[in-house]
Amino acid sequence: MIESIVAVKLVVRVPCAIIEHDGKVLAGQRSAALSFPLQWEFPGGKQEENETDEETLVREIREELDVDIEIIQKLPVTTKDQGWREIILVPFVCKLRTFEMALSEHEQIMWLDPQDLLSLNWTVGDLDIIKSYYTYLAGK
Ligand SMILES: Nc1nc2c([nH]c(=O)n2[C@@H]2O[C@H](COP(=O)(O)OP(=O)(O)OP(=O)(O)O)[C@@H](O)[C@H]2O)c(=O)[nH]1
Repeated sequence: MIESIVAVKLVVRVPCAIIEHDGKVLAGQRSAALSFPLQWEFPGGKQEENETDEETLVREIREELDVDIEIIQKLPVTTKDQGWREIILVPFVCKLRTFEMALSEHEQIMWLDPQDLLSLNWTVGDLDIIKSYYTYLAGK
């Protein structure tokens, strides 16, 4: 008899936004009530069926921050294994098209100088994103 174990893993695609404004970058602190409570992330969220990465991102940023963004540049995708699921983070450098923010999910936001980003306690996948962002800035 041939026995086999088939591991099924959920794969979640999460576009997220590195929003630049006046030389600063926006970081969002996750709510105390969510997974990875009070850790910092680039706003964004899970892709829904039939959405492009860009459509997901524009929708999520409207939902979470009530602003419109313009997407400037896609950065390299990074993958995080959370055991029972794999998170595919798809980062985009963006700028604001509207400026009045209203938070609906985050505990708080902060605008940081790019060189200060690593002072926060980021969710695990975001350190790769910050590294890619520094490479992007160095090549500008
Ligand atoms: N938006 C966003 N999510 C991130 C980042 N880094 C990272 O690991 N994630 C993970 O990707 C998932 C995005 O889910 P979400 O923002 O749509 O919703 P959620 O917290 O309710 O999800 P969850 O409860 O399933 O973890 C979360 O598990 C989050 O921890 C990031 O920079 N931005």
